[in-house]
Amino acid sequence: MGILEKIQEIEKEISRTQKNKATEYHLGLLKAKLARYRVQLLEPTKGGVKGEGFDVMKSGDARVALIGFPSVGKSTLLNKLTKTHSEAGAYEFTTLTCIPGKIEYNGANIQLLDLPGIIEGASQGKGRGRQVIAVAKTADVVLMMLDATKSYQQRALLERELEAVGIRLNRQKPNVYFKVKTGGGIGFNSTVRLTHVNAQMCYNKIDSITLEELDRLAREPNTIVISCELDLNLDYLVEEVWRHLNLLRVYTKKRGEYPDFEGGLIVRNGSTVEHVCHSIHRSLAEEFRYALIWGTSTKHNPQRVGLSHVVENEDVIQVVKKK
Ligand SMILES: Nc1nc2c(ncn2[C@@H]2O[C@H](COP(=O)(O)OP(=O)(O)OP(=O)(O)O)[C@@H](O)[C@H]2O)c(=O)[nH]1
Ligand SMILES: [K+]
Ligand SMILES: [Mg+2]
Repeated sequence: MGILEKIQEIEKEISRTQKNKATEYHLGLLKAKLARYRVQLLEPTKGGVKGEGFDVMKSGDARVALIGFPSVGKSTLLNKLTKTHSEAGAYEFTTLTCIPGKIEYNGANIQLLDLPGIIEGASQGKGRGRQVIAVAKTADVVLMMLDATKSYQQRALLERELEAVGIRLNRQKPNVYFKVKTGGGIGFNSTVRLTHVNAQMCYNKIDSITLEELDRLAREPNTIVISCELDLNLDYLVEEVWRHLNLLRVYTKKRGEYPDFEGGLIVRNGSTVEHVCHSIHRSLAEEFRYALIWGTSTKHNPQRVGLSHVVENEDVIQVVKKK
């Protein structure tokens, strides 16, 4: 049995046990055991011992990970934004594993991952740093969470910890170049593959600070201020996450029919017709002859294009297969 399972067993036993004089001693032992396991869990894993409970299947159109020091409100946020429940509590390291939830937004499914709190030195493997960071690196956007009531140094500490492992605040616009097309309009291409994971900063618990402090935090660059408790600014947070994810929606259409504006496919910015084909059906690209596109990515409507054509938001695409 892994540590996580052992912890769950003990927690179950504690909740089953009635609290009274006769069980007091037994409960005390159980709690001590629980504390020992929690500490064990926080120690970096030594050779051979696998990290437990951190393999979460990717699902949906994009993945967002919550990272922050303990008790900043990561789990509370997951509970607010998704239908999943993750235990939240006023004590550190309430969350011991990775818990996925789902946000439905603009027709896309975004997987939101709650993670254990990290500690200083996480980038060197302190606590469960390595496992948490490994998961964060699989995310399309990392939401760096801070507690607005804590000291101002927290931000620099967290940024430094994550920057050391290639998770950086999105300070610039994505690196794209623009070229004016001959027929007017602007085409764009991503010039470099981003090698780092995009992150966004968010201060929680703004219900517990003064207006002056709030004003100061809100003016920090690349920052969103929220309160899970009072439901402040959560809509805006999701909007901003969406913007950072850089997703597009394209619509498919069958010959002689209207486009399916209800459905639509969510693809990444910079996706080609080939990517679109893959998200429709695994083998579609092999049967592909050409595609017709109506939208801003083409000069004429419709225009016949090949697999390498880069689509744009709201394009309508009709795939013509080989006979
Ligand atoms: N005042 C205030 N308290 C909050 C807010 N959001 C969360 N909390 C409280 O902060 C404490 C920690 O919340 P959690 O959601 O467990 O924090 P966490 O970051 O998941 O913590 P760990 O899993 O232990 O790392 C709880 O007591 C919450 O009720 C908020 O917006 N305002
Ligand atoms: K907590
Ligand atoms: Mg938590």
